[in-house]
Order: sequence, then C-alpha cells, then structure tokens
Amino acid sequence: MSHGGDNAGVVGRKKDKVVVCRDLKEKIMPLLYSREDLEVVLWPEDRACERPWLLENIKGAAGVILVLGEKVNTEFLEAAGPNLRAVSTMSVGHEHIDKVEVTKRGIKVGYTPDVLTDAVADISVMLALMASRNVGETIDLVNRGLWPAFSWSPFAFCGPQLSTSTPNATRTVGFLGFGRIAKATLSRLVPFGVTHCVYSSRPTSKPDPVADAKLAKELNIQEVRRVSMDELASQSDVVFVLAPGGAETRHLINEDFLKKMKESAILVNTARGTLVDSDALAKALRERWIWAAGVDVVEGEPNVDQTHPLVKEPKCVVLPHIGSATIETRLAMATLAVKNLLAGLDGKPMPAPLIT
Ligand SMILES: O=C(O)C(=O)CO
Repeated sequence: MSHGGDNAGVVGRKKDKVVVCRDLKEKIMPLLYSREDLEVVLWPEDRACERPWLLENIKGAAGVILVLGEKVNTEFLEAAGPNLRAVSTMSVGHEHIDKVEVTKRGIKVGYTPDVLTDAVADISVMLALMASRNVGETIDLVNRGLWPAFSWSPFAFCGPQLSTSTPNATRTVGFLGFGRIAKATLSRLVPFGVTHCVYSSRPTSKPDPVADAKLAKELNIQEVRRVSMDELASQSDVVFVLAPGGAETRHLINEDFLKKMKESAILVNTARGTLVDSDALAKALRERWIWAAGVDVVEGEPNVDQTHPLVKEPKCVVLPHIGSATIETRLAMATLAVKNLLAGLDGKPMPAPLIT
C-alpha cells in the first residue's frame, strides 16, 4: 500500500520513499502520512513482512521502519541502494542489523530503548512467579477439564516461594546482564523480601563495586555484587537472563551452567532465545536439576510449535515474545521509531540513536 505517490503535493522535488514493515495503526501512521515530502509504502498485512516484498519495495527508499524479524544485511542494503539514509527499528534489540555494513554506508540507525523497560521488568517478575508456582501445568489441567481429579490436597502443586518475610531468611536473585531492565526487575523484587543480588556482565565492562554498593543502599538490600558465571548459577534462587542476543552470548546458559544451579532455582529468559540452549534447559527440567523455567523468548522463534523441546516440557512456561506488549509501551515504541526515522531523514539527531 502506497500513500503519497510521485511528487504529489511537493512541487519540483521527488518525494522520499519510506517503507514501513508493520502497520503502526491510526494513532501513529498519521505522523508519517502528514509529511507531504514522504511517500509511505506500508506492508499491507498484519503479519510478518515477506522478504521478497521488502526487497522489492526497499529499492530506492530513503528510510525504513522495521521490527526484529527483518534482517538489515548486505542483501537488504544492496537492494535498497544508495538513497537509504535512515533505518529505524521498533525494538531495543538490534542483532538483526549488520552494524558494520550499515556504518560503512553512512546510514543512521535508531532503536527504542528505555520505553519498554517497565513492561519487560513486569513480565520477568510474572514469569518467575508463574514458573515457581506451577502456573503453566495447573492452568493446563483446568483448561483440559481435569480440576475434579485434583481436589485441594496438602502438598499438590507446591513450589518454592519467591517472597519471604521470615526474619533472617535470604533470597538471592541473579542477573545475566545488568542493564536497565535487570535493575528495574530487581527493584520490583525488593518488596518480595529479596536480600541479595548477584550479576554477571560482559567481560569487557569494568567492575564498579562502588556503584553496586550504592545501589544496594538505595534499594535497602544486603548486597549487589558482580560475580562469575559459576557463582551466578550456584547462588541464585532465580536467574534472570537479560543480556543482549547475538553470536557472543549464544548458549551462555548451557548444561554446565544449569548443573551448577540450585535444585529449587528458577530460570527466567526475557531477553533472547539464543542465550539459552533449549535442549540443555529441557534436560535440566526433565531431570530436575532446577525447579522450573519461564521464558518469553526461545531459539528458533517464531517457528515454534508443540514439538519444541521447551514447549513440550511441563515445567517450562513459554510465552510468545510478549514482554513489551502493553498498549502504553507499544505506542511509545512506535512513536519513538517514527521520531527516529523522521529525524534521520531530516538530518537531525535521532532521539534514540544506535548508529549516528
Ligand atoms: O524490543 C525488543 O528487542 C524486543 O524484544 C521486543 O519486546
């Protein structure tokens, strides 16, 4: 669907074509349609944009708004040609963008950090609770009409309790990756009685014990401490995976890590499926190395069906990548994506630049 057309409304100057890979709906699209200097080409369906359509329509475009599934690689950039000057991804993750190729061509890239922090932190806590309290398995029983066979019974469906108000009890939460979403998740867990936070970060980042102590003081917990992967595994009651995806972090959560976790521990992944070896996690759950898992992302998504090792596993709650799916957050992401694009096209600084 094309909105604008050659030269309509702009005398003597060819319009800049912008391709929009998802319909951003009536609250957001007018921000683009109101620009008389743009020809907006919109993928017309409410599903993932087909690659051949994108490669055909990106030809000669000046800008594009896309989402996680759309790879910005050499094939894409060559199809676009030299007019392309702004790429805007409606995501905080950017492993679908070949940064080297984009930089070589002088193309600006914007993304949508911060605006989804709260939504993803919320769902991270939710998954920790759902996994520990057997929500996946028990909802399934109810939906299959099996409640009568499981009348209330003293120890049925019990799981480890995340919260505690018992004096001197400890609760340690662990984070693989300690950025904005991890810190927002931690702060939500403080009222649950969390006493300790351990985290692992990329080896190239500098440890900052002073900042850690300051954060612990602000949150009124006993400690925030950077640890090795082994300590992260062995000390955490819940491990939250919140690091970026990509080749560098692939399968950081593997058999070796899972074997070192507590038997009562929960693993939550709300970052990228590739960080967790699905077969290893399924084995860890089946063989009870850990208690349960909750994941919003899995390897191979979105092509995931009932045969996926984690979907088959009753102790794993699997959600279809809905971490940022609140109305408020998606509107904020879409608005920021459009603002990034327009700033990039207008030669102004993007509000949330990834590559300038
Ligand atoms: O923005 C991202 O990177 C997402 O995964 C969307 O929730």
